[in-house]
Amino acid sequence: MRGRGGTPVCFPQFGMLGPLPTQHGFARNRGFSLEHKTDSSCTMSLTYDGQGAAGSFPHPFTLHVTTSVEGATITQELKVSNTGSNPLPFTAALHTYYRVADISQARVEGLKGVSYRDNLQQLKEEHEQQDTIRVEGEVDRIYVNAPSSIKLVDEAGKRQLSIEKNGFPDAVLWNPWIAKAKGMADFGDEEYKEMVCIEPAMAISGPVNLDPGATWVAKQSTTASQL
Ligand SMILES: O=P(O)(O)OC[C@H]1O[C@@H](O)[C@H](O)[C@@H](O)[C@@H]1O
Repeated sequence: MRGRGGTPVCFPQFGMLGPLPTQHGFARNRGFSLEHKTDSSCTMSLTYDGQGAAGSFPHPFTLHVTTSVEGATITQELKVSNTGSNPLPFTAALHTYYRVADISQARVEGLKGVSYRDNLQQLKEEHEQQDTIRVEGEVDRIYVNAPSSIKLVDEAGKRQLSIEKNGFPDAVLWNPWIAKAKGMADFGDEEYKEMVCIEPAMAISGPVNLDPGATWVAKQSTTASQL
């Protein structure tokens, strides 16, 4: 990916689900500070004072994002602290990009029977009918109250990723496909063939209204195995 990849943190807003005019909030465009690191983990933090360029969001907070690796499992935890004196309203996501060898030979499993909001149809409610989801065109869905386990099988890459989410009720499935890929300056025209985003989220199920002084924690663990 030219400029996309990894796990941008969508906060204090997922998509346009909140008061901000900016898609996915502003945390992903800010510099985080290194708080702590070990050989297998690191914690980055972002402190927002409720003012500045994002002054339309007058709610101070601190985020801690901890990433740790153990064997074939990577765990990413988002901790939100309300450092202000009023409730902190937010939606959020870990906007995780997964590389696959060939999207036409990849499948997503674990979402059958789950309701989703289709972002390509003004958030219309649909129900997932498929055991196995193949990405064969643009897809932009928010699965509401999705199960904690989702699987991404990369047949051509001969590997499988087992995603376990905890504390994030929703899960987003996104691939921009041909036209949107061409329209994104930081994404190669052909790169849609080699990626999919599966994003644990507090989206439709939100917002959270976090009490002053309180913290909220959610995480995902992704384990890779060979097929
Ligand atoms: O281009 P952005 O702001 O990084 O967003 C990418 C995509 O992110 C997904 O989470 C959204 O559901 C999509 O609607 C959006 O297009």
